[in-house]
Amino acid sequence: MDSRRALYVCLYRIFTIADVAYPTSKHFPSQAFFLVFSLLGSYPYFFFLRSTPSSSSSSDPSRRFLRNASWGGPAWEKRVRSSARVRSRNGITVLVTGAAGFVGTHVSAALKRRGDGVLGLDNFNDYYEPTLKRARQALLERSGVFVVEGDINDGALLRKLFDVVAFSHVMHLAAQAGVRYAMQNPSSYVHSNIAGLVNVLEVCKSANPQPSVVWASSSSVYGLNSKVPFSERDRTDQPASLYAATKKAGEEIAHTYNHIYGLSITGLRFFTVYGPWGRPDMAYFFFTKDILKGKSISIFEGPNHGTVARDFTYIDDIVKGCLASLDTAEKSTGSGGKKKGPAQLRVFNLGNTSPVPVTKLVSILERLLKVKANRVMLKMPRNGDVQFTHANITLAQRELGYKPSTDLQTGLKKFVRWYLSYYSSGKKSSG
Ligand SMILES: O=C(O)[C@H]1O[C@H](OP(=O)(O)OP(=O)(O)OC[C@H]2O[C@@H](n3ccc(=O)[nH]c3=O)[C@H](O)[C@@H]2O)[C@H](O)[C@@H](O)[C@H]1O
Repeated sequence: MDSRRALYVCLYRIFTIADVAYPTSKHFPSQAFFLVFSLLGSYPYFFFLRSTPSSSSSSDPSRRFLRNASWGGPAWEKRVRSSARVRSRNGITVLVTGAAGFVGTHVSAALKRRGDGVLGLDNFNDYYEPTLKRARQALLERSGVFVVEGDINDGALLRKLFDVVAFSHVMHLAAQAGVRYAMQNPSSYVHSNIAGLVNVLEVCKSANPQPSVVWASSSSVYGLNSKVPFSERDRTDQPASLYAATKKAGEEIAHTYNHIYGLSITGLRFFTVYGPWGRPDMAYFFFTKDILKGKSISIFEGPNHGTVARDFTYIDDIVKGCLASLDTAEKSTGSGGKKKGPAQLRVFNLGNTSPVPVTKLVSILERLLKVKANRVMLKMPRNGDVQFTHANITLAQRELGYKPSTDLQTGLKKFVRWYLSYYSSGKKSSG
């Protein structure tokens, strides 16, 4: 919103407030004008606050954005409406946050393909190469998904989106990801995974009708839990990283909004998701880049050369789990910001149930790339990593019909094919 529009909106609000505060008062005009002139007196401050673009005014100061986003206006609203229009019988209308992210792009495209209404939201921050996010955005645009540029902390923007479209569902995937980066930039995790989540839930709880919410938690909430495979009933009170702690906090925050406001909420604990259009900060991605460049890669090992392994899960399986979660989500029960009855609250593991050592991941990449890796074995640094993850998916299988079907070899083959074609176009750099 530009500053002039913000001023008009504020003036309108002041008059509305004055109208409510002094509905029958004969002093109303003078009191209202007093309020207006007080406001004008503070205009320089107000201007400073509002003249920053919507995406960065509420953004994390430690994060850079590529360009200043603006939103609003009839043409913008038309694009929003058109993107969110349902094109199939019984289709749903979904706001996907983090739509230019890895999982967000795949989920948005899959929803659009089956005729659901989809609107994306993303702040295009520079945690990893923004050109990749722009390329994903272009992909979505071609399939009819508009990705609004803005931050989940921008309450005015979120409310505006709900004014324009009555979303039946919110797929909340915007987050600060990455386990190890939390030691470098802790505030970005608080900003996105806690403040951002609360903002999204605040807007959802006030919306009429309230949407059902599905959001991305993480396998990292199991932290130091050593009972395998990890079941949703296992303890999650020993996070090993700040990232994990913010995701765990998110699960508790979800409980609160479900309890007080009747929001239907489903949290998905993703297990190391990989695949085409993936995240360059993840090991399988930067190992590929470094192996091709002939650079050495560090492979972590546990105490006494113990194996480090992950339950790597292919993106298409995760997308199926996300769509099944949306389809089985019950309606929220609140209205007017008030709970009317108990609402659904769920948490599911979405993993592959087949942990693979990181050394094996590297061997598969070597075969697919036809290049020998320059391996450096390193004792796992104390950086938030855990040694082992393994999902028990019985619950997701029963409730969502979730059945992962892609093994690591098959999934990495698809990733490598995409990687080589994406970065061989000459225009993109893998950094
Ligand atoms: O399931 C999750 O909830 C999380 O999954 C992902 O975290 P991780 O499982 O840690 O994935 P990733 O970083 O690819 O490391 C993979 C393996 O390589 C090892 N690893 C890593 C770096 C390195 O230099 N060497 C190395 O051996 C490392 O020790 C590990 O064993 C997401 O990033 C995170 O956002 C979250 O969604």
